[in-house]
Amino acid sequence: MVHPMSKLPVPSKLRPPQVNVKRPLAVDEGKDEGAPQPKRSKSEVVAKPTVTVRTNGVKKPTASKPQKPKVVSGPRAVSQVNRAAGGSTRQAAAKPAAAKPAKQIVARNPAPARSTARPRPTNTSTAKPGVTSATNGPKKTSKRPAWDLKGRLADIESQLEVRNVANSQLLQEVTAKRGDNDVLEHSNKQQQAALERADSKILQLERQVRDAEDELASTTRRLQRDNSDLLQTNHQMERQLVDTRGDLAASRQECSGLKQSVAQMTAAQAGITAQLANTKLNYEQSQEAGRRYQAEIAELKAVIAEHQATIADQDSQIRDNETTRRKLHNTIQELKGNIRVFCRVRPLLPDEASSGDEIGHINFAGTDNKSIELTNVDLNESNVGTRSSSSKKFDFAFDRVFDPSSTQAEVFEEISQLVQSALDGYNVCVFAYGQTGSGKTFTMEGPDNVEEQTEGMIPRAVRQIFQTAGQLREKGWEYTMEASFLEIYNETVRDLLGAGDKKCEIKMADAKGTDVEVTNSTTVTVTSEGQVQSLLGRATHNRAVAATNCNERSSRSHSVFRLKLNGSNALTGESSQGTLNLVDLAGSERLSQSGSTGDRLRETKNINRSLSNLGNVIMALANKEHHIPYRNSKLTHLLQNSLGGNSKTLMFVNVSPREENFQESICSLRFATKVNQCNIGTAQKKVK
Ligand SMILES: Nc1ncnc2c1ncn2[C@@H]1O[C@H](COP(=O)(O)OP(=O)(O)OP(=O)(O)O)[C@@H](O)[C@H]1O
Repeated sequence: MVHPMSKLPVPSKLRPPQVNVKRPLAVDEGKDEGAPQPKRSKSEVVAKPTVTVRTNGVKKPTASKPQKPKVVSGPRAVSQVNRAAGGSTRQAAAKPAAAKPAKQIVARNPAPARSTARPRPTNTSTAKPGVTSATNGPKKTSKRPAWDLKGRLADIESQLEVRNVANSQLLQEVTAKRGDNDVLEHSNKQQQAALERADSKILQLERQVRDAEDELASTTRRLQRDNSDLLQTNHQMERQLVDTRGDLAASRQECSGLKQSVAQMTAAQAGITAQLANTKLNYEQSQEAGRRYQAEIAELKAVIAEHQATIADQDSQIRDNETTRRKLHNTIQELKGNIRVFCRVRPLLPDEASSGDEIGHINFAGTDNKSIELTNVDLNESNVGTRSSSSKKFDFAFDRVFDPSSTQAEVFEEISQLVQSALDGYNVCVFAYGQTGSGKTFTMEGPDNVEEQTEGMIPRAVRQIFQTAGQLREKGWEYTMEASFLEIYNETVRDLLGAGDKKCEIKMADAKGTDVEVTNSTTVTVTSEGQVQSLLGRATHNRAVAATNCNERSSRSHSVFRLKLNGSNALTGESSQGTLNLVDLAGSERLSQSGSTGDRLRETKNINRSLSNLGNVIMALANKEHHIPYRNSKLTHLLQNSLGGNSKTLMFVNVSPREENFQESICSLRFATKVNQCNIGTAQKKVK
């Protein structure tokens, strides 16, 4: 335990002139403020001060440790008494005593004085008279004998007197000490105030330390974050470095390749430079040649101009030639006759051939393709199916005979001149005449499953008309075409392009009687071959077909496809009006052979009547009779302007190859021969 007095400052009276009290914090002042310091208790802080007493410039540390009480005796005790009394001697003797004030206090303890308080001889010059004796005391003599009671009493009394004096001195000294104590308390208060200020300062410093610690922690965290960021950046940079090194390696490789390419290109450039020089040379030569060509072009232009003038003249000549051609063409047609007859024998059908039929009775005699010879079969029972010397031959001659091997194209080639005449402004009429199943529809239209090679005369004629019209456009000709398709069944006219539900009447189109028209019939302006083919399909569908026992697809009506061709030439001012009639007649059958009864018999009669009247009209025309019986049948009435007069007529007589049809074939060929022998006049072109 710290002695209370040790905390107290030394009284000013006892202190030398300079006393430095080290502040408690002075210990820490030299230390690093940043380093954490253990917090000291106030007692520790207070206990630290070291009181340094400077005496004559010598620094003597004053122990803060409590001093053990020492017994003061002898002259030192006397000097202390004197100092307490404030005598001059005290000042002189005070100096050595001032260094050890504790001894003065301890001196109050009488107990240890027993052994040490033996009076010692003192300086008599400083002792008071009364005291001197006491302090000095009786001289120590030898020990009084036990019996010397008086002497011993005197010694005791003397000692008592000394003690009393000492006690009074001590009392004075206590009084003085109390004054010192007040001073010390004042000093203590100052020290307390200083201590409080120091505490306040400590708190402030502690706050500063905490703030500094907080700032340090914040700074540390920031630095750690910065460090982390730097590490990350460093990693990125390292990766980038790796990538960059890779890129660098690739670039080096590429650079190496480029160098190689540059070397190659340099070599190539040298070649190109040489080529360029060569090209320049060529260019200069070409320029020179170009100048020559320019001159030649100028000359050629002049020649072309001359040629163009020549071509214009030639075009004019061509148009004149076209006009001449038309005249010559139609002159030839006229010379050939305005009615011509072609005979055509169809081949045996597959089922006919398989049943053993042969075409032995027909002979295509001669090499001119104009003759046909039929040999009659000997029907004597003994010679059935054989030919004998009694067999009868029938020879016929026509404008052309087509045997069974003839193709549709070969047949059309012969009639294409007539089609051209229709474009030139003539009325043309092509008939197909023959018994049922002889090949009329095949010749005019083609078979049911028609193909390009088997197309009949109607589709081929239409194609030629559009092709020729296109070619004539270059020569100034423009055509408009109107198509109609009619059927005559049981002497009734029916429109095959319409619904067919209205009654059609044949009338003269004008008072002059140059043309006929059919009421309630459909007329379609056609501009293309495909459009016409479509109309033909529609008509075929609408056409009345009735089965008879003569032919599985027997047509019991006449069909008339009519194409009106109106042409005009703006260059020559010419115009033309022609009509192409393509007629598929109903099958000619003898009533005895047809086996028809009832309605079919009536059909057959009407058919034969109209065909007979056709022959009559042709005969009347040939005989130049005044009256031509056109109106005796619908057929001749409808074809009035296409038969005779300015028209050109072609008749196909179709013949069956079957021997059993021998008689019908002979009838047909005889009818055709009559027609062929007619001269129905000179055809006239209808030109406005
Ligand atoms: N030249 C030919 N080549 C091949 N087959 C033909 C030829 N002529 C006609 N035929 C075929 O003979 C059959 C009868 O011909 P088609 O129908 O043309 O006779 P048709 O005289 O018109 O008969 P109908 O008067 O009854 O209408 C048909 O199957 C037809 O395809």
